[in-house]
Amino acid sequence: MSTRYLLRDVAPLGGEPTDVLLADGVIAVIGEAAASEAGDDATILDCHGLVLLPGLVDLHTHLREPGREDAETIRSGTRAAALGGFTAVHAMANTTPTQDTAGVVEQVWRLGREAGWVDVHPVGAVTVGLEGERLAELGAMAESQAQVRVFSDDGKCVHDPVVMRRALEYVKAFDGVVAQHAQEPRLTDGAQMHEGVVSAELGLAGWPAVAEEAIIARDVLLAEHVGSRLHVCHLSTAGSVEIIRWAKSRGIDVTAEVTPHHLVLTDELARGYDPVFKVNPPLRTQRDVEAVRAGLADGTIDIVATDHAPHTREDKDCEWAAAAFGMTGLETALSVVQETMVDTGRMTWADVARVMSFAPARIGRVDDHGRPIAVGEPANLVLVDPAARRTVEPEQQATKSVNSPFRGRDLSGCVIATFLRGRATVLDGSPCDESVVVRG
Ligand SMILES: NC(=O)N[C@@H](CC(=O)O)C(=O)O
Ligand SMILES: [Zn+2]
Ligand SMILES: [Zn+2]
Repeated sequence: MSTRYLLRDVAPLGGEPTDVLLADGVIAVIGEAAASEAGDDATILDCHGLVLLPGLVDLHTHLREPGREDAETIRSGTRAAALGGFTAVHAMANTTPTQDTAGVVEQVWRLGREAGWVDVHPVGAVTVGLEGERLAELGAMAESQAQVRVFSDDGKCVHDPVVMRRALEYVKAFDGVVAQHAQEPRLTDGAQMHEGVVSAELGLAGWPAVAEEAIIARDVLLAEHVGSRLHVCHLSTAGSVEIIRWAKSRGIDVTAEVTPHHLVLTDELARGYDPVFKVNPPLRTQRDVEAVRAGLADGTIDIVATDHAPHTREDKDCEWAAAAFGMTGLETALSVVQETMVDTGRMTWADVARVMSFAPARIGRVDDHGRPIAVGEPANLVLVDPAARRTVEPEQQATKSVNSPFRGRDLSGCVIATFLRGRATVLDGSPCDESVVVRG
């Protein structure tokens, strides 16, 4: 028997407070009748001051399984996702073995189901082994149980324009999308951080903005030419925002994501040579930060995606040049978006629902997430306390890795509860390990 939850005095999308009853996996009643229809066995949550959002959907998560279970497993990464308010994540393809066959994506999909924390949608590789040469079996992955719709060689760029063109053409058959890691490899050979004043001062090899912008410009034109849809991963420069704005004004079917870290952190942080700030694409300048915030606020950038990239201490606690690229993000993403976009008055909670749930679900063609908060809809939801504050302690997080760039920072906003089809995966800010295990 499934538990019923009565959310009293909750603010859907930050609007007028009301009562919401979750029963049988769906939103059963909204409004005054919720209390009377709850029955005696419902768990009552006093939600005064809390915001109710559709469960967050991450289009870009690295779960590391199979292959690097020392950094993250599907179980640990999805538990972290639930704590961050997510009900669905897209698991990136740069695993070992690569997620480039129906067999591997089905394995990831199945392990996600068994873990039970969020729905795991595997991303399929565009090319075999992410090598950029031969197309992977895109059709077989799309038709597999995992029903892959998002394809990406993330970590590597599909740099050969002919291969990119073929991929864009191919995925049209099953309404898929190519998510490009936009990085011209020849312009970033050996690059360590953003190319600019700071890299020159530190003597670290620079990664010019044009390496990202050149690929985005090429790809929006390719997408227009073949009439396909394109998604741009973790866009990071002011120029990239301009190109996407131009492409959209031309009617090109392109979408773009920004990470929480690119909304707030800059290349100045490299001055301490702490590799926790080493990431791909690199942290840029304050001007770029302003531009991506403006682009997110005006809809040029469609979504926020975490690019949660856990790495072991061995791979991160070394000198800058030897360290791996990437930072964790699932458990801090919503707070960073609140601080940079909501607390600054640039976005409403309804906008947050758009960029972290509705739009990513649509881009990934995930039908049962990113739904409106309405009677009869699946109860994939997150309850947020915007007034709460907490200090980020990576050792206390659910992710197996501690490479959070927000260590020691005081962040606003806390996830109080997460519901996956009406079942609480998080309650009182803590993971519901029993409910997940019982479900098996
Ligand atoms: N973002 C990163 O810095 N690293 C990612 C790969 C990627 O997203 O490019 C990883 O897999 O570690
Ligand atoms: Zn990437
Ligand atoms: Zn990534």
